[in-house]
Amino acid sequence: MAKILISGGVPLHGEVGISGAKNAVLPILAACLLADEPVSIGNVPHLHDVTTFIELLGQMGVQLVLDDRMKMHVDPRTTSTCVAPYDLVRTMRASILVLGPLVARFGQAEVSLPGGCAIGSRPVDQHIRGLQALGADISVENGYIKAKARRLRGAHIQMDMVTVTGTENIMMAATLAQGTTVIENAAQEPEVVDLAHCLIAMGAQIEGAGTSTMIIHGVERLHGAEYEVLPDRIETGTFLVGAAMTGGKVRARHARANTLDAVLSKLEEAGAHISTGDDWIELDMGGRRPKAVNISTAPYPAFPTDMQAQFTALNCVAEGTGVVTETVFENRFMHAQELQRLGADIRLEGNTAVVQGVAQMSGAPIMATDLRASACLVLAGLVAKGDTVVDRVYHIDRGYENIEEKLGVLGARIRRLPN
Ligand SMILES: CC(=O)N[C@H]1[C@@H](OP(=O)(O)OP(=O)(O)OC[C@H]2O[C@@H](n3ccc(=O)[nH]c3=O)[C@H](O)[C@@H]2O)O[C@H](CO)[C@@H](O)[C@@H]1O
Ligand SMILES: C=C(OP(=O)(O)O)C(=O)O
Repeated sequence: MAKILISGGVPLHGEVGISGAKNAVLPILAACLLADEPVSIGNVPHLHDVTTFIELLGQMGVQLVLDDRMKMHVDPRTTSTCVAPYDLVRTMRASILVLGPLVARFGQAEVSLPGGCAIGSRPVDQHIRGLQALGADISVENGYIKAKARRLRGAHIQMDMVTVTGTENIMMAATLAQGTTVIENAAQEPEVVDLAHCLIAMGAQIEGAGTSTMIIHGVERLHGAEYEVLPDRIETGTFLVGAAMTGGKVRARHARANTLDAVLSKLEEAGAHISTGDDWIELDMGGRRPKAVNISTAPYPAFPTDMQAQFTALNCVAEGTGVVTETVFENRFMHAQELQRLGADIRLEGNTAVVQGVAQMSGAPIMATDLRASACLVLAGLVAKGDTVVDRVYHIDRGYENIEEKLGVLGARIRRLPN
């Protein structure tokens, strides 16, 4: 298994280009199933999850071609099967996103239950309940969600909790339903809005994206479109935290500050000077040690759970004590134990980590357990004295494009060790 070796102690300096958002491109690829013409998607990040999604759609008969400008041309007209098999779904939960489009467009779907994962149990009851409200006949048999419908009908759906992919699945299905669907307690994440904008470009009628009430007027068909994926706010935040932890100065290009309000205000509280433009964000730490910050994760626009691990790492080397509360997933502190191996002072109390900053961590072999945990361990390696080797970095390749190259350009001493 590939590992990443980091020799800590160099402040990050320079410019880094931000890739397209993983959590936007995956639902957008799923949405292509709804169209009866080819869709072209720009700013597609080169990520393992994207490769898996391409493989999944390819198995269904969809034709996908990536051109030399990293534009993905998706032709759904050749779709021949509506099955998402276990061997692909288990490696990437986002595969559940094909459920709504398949049942809406083809009247049937068989999607493996994604099951739990390292960060929590992550049930999909809200997806199923929402699609049932739209008239789909759904059963769970032999580990598969089997859905059937003639034509879906609009419905008033009150979500029990805010769910990102749940909102996306129901929104996509509702675009081709007969009549109007209202989703209450909808997720407001920028990636949900990006998906809505892509669907609108394909001819969907959607109001209220980015608010907690979405209204979708069903249409007869969705057509082809060209769409550019939103920059990744979590990748952006990860590089900015790296600059803050190392006392450096980094400008993230192709980044959207307006998707990162909660994160940027916490970085300012940690002592960073932040400036922003239309498509860039610059963080200057001026060689200072960060101050510890308290954070509590919650759905957008509050502080994102996908940045929790990175801020836990920041608190490990900050001045003072930071209290980190995770309210979205029940098991998202597996990085704590690995950070302790680097000398971090972390006390876990239920869904809270009390982090007392230490003046210096020291390098050690550590193990990544999930995507953002692996990013946080790499960040910790940037400030730990000596060498840190992060094992199981396949997790990081799910969601970060060339992370070691991008950090290398910023001055980090980092390299991938072969298997
Ligand atoms: C591909 C993608 O976009 N992934 C993101 C998405 O995951 P994902 O969409 O899977 O996360 P959700 O927003 O659905 O999960 C939020 C909470 O709701 C619970 N829940 C969800 C659905 C359901 O039917 N029943 C239920 O109980 C989950 O277990 C969790 O506790 O949003 C998460 C929360 O911002 C992010 O961490 C993930 O990066
Ligand atoms: C949890 C994440 O992704 P996924 O929902 O794809 O597991 C993430 O991006 O941090």
